Amino acid sequence: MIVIEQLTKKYGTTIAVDDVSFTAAAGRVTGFLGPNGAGKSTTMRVLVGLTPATTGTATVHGRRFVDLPNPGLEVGVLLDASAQHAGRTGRETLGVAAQFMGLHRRRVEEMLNLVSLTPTEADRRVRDYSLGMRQRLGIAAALIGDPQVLILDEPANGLDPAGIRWMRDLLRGYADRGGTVLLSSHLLHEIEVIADDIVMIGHGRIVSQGAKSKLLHAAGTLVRASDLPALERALTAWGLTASPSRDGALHTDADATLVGHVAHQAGVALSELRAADSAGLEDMFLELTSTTQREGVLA
Ligand SMILES: Nc1ncnc2c1ncn2[C@@H]1O[C@H](COP(=O)(O)OP(=O)(O)OP(=O)(O)O)[C@@H](O)[C@H]1O
Repeated sequence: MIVIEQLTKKYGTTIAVDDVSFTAAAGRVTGFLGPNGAGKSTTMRVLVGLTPATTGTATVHGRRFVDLPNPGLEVGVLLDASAQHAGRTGRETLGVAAQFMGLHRRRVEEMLNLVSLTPTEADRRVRDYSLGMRQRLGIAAALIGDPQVLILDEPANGLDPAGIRWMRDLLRGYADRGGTVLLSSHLLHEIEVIADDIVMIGHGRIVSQGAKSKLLHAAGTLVRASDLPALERALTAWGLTASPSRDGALHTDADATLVGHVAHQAGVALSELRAADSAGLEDMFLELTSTTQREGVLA
């Protein structure tokens, strides 16, 4: 389990991370979602001891990363796939990691198989790897010590659609076996398909967090009708929210049954009625993050 408590990180006058608290639980994939510059990487860097916190704490299984005697056996980390030693081959990279952690050499071959790097690719120097191959190698290095916790910063960067599907299945299986996964992304869709829990961050502050299913539920209902303005008035009169969505439908916080009832009472025929699902989550993401971004710019 990862616990971040009241974490703040300042660089001079820039507040990169502002009083952030959340947990990533065992057996679940926690998606850390936010636009560029929101503070995801900084939070992760503090978590793995690469940057000191200004205030607050970040722990893995109750301990700070720097206090773990052999961290690679407990926490797998992939922060920047391009930071690997360019002059080493993929096999050498994993060999060094295995040696460092006191692991048997066969783990190298197991990991190469796991991430589908062929023998020829494994003997190529990392400088000649594509970004996708570097991500695979980085995931192999993160997993080589068979840790119970994985921390991955934008792991899908550079992966093609098949690679993204592969990584999703890998992380799903890992969490289903009881592992803790914290992964960041600035792409909602990526997080939406893989995460059980979502932590949204904007301008260094948490703007929303919770189980994905709850956040999706909170996304409300989309409805189209013969007379949308009349339905909007009726919903508002019931004390419900109702606002035009980007694609010309009406978005409301009421559930589908209630919308049907209100429409019936108002004599409005419905032509579409469905959970707002990802579109609603996207609206929420854009709205929440743009608000905090704007506040940041004005501050
Ligand atoms: N070493 C540093 N010195 C000064 N400012 C920094 C430093 N590292 C990060 N920042 C600032 O902190 C803020 C958060 O950056 P961070 O890299 O954590 O965001 P992010 O959410 O990971 O973004 P991205 O999706 O672009 O990677 C940004 O305003 C960034 O410019």
